[in-house]
Amino acid sequence: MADDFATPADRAAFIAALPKAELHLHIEGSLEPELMFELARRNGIAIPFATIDDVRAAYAFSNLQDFLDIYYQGMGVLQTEQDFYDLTAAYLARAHADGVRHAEIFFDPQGHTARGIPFATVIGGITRALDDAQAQYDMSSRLIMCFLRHLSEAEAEATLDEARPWLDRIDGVGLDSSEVGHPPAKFQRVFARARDLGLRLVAHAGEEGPPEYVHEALDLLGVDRIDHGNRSLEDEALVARLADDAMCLTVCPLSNLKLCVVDDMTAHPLKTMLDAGLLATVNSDDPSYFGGYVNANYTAVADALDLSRDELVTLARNSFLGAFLDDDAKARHLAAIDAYAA
Ligand SMILES: Nc1ncnc2[nH]cnc12
Ligand SMILES: [Zn+2]
Repeated sequence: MADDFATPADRAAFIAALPKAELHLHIEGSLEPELMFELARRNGIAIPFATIDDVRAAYAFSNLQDFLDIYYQGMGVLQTEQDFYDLTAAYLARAHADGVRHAEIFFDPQGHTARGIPFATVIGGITRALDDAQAQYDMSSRLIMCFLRHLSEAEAEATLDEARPWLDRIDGVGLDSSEVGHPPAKFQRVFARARDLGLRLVAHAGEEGPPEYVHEALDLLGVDRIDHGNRSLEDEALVARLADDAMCLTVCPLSNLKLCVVDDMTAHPLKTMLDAGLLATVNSDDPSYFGGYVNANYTAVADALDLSRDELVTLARNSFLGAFLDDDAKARHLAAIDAYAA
């Protein structure tokens, strides 16, 4: 046990009240089984589970695709603007309780428009909840629209067209879903268009895919952040580049464990990333499916790797340094962390 904490409970308490930002959260991945049942009932939709325990028992994954199959099925209960509001409000309440002061949230519009749900229904419910969290909790947020990489670039282009009336509420675009076989290069043109529209750019890379996909995300898409990025560590020159550029990695420890990206939390690369000078952050990815919100992610990885107080403070500071916030807002949040840690 690091000298800074007498017990794991002391470390968990320090984490709990540490001001932090969450930068990698799929809102559809925060759909708790209880809300899934409630929405299925409300909308008259059949789901292939009899009980909440059945749902949780189904959340045993061998890889990313295992998870994605059940994730796309789960989001089928989301039908109305109120459903998207309730989903987002529930996440924001949990995040607020975890000391999250700023949240950058992914959504997957193609997972909904393909089912006949209008884009306006999806974004209307999400943004209404974001506005309420700003008013109720003083929690700021950014919204990042992801393209599903197993679909074509033409479909991503059509989604960007559909988003045009909402660009005042969308801060960036991302790239998610099945990574291997769908390299960043496939989306070069649509990312260039998004950049021309003034959007920030992120992409999942190096979760299951090779370091070359991280290179492509940087060189061909020009991303501002890398989501996951674990496999960057296989490429020494890439690590040096990411460190030199202070490129933020949005790392998701419980996700990595549940999707078998790591065999055991004690083998998680987060400490190696910090030791290499990388701007690594801790995030929950799909908390309902992976067993915990952001504080559970900090606690699990901190216990497994015996992270010190300074390392935890660095992770929280990195979350604001990597956020799409202006310099004044970053400075205010960093000062709050320093005051807490003093
Ligand atoms: N961890 C993840 N990787 C890729 N796509 C996702 N969509 C939701 N969660 C994801
Ligand atoms: Zn993700």
